[in-house]
Amino acid sequence: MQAATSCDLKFRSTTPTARRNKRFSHAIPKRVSVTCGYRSESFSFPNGVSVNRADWQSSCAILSSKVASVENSGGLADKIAAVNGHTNGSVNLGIVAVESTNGKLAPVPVQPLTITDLSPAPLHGSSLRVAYQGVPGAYSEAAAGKAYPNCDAIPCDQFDVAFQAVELWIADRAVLPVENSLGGSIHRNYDLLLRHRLHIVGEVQIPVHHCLLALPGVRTACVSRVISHPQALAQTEHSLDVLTPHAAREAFHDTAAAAEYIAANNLHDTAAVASSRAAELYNLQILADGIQDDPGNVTRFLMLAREPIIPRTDRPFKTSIVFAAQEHKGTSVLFKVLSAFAFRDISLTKIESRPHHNRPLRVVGDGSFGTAKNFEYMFYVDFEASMAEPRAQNALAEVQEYTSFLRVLGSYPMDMTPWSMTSTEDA
Ligand SMILES: O=C(O)C(=O)C[C@]1(C(=O)O)C=C[C@@H](O)C=C1
Repeated sequence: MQAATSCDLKFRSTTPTARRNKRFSHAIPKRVSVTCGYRSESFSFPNGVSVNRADWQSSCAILSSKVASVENSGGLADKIAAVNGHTNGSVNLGIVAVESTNGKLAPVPVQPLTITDLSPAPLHGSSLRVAYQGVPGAYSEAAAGKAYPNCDAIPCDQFDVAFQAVELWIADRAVLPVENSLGGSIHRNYDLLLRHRLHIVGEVQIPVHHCLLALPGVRTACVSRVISHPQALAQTEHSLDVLTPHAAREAFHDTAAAAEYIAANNLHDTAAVASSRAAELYNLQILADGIQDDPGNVTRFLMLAREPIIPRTDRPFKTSIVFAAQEHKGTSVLFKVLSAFAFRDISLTKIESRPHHNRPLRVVGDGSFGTAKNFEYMFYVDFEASMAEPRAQNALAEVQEYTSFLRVLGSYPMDMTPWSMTSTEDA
């Protein structure tokens, strides 16, 4: 087996776009090893994933057609280049194709990646490909644009798919939400951080400015159902009590998908909580603007990559770790770990606990009163120091003494952009 850095692949033409692009030239990232001459039927990846050649080829076709529709949509992209109510020239908004119906141009949403699309694909061109969960108009797309200006934002239908897109080299980075100032932690992504091997290389915070959207002509009083991402519903709970007190609330994959669903199904009794950019993309009217319960509603996103960045000391850095206490040591370990940081004057910015999936229960007691069943946890801690600083290294050396498991998820620059409650662009 020999490592290759570039090759030409012919692939099955499954779509008109793919047929147009019959020959597909791409660079294969160095760490991917490919059997030369294409005699072998499978490809191996650093994580041990072996991929059948037919799968690779058909997935190239699927992804190529997605990318081609992205590339063809420049005109409309200019018109819709507003994120969360503000013009945003930094996101590559080539994410909505344009179809002509009766001489009129109408936006056709590009399908997000699904788990079945996940086979290795090459890097395209020079712009960074950034996976996010949701469809165009989601806040996560705005976060991807803030984190990586001029990136190609790749919509994924689930968080897990975004992780895998990076692991399989379909995307170069993922940008995923981890916490919101009103709704709290997005637990799923904490669990996925542990399950996958990606590194945190940065963070971005996005002011989230929600609108209530409906089909043109629909009045707020006629809305009997409000759909959105559970976090968005939680962030607008009190506003919705006032605006639509009798409407049922239903969870949706993401805010923009809820808006898209209303438009696609011509639902006159349903409204969505989503961004003003989603209103523009899916031709909905804004019934109410700024309906987040706190005007300073902010969501924090992590930037994830296959490789860690080198920690520095010339600007404020944050480090994220996850650990499990040594068995039978109980919660006193948490106190000891926190003191390791306190003694070194290192501030913690976040602590989160999740079930210890390998060891969820600890049975204690000598039997005289029965047995107590205590839950075991994984603790996630963010602290304000760079791993390049001796005090951080010493703190972690001490933490290691009390823990059965310790992983540094990443040491990365803090988002220090000036505070602005209303503008995604200025944030
Ligand atoms: O649904 C979206 O638009 C998302 O980007 C997801 C998400 C989240 O998961 O918290 C991101 C930001 C807002 O807090 C609401 C929803």
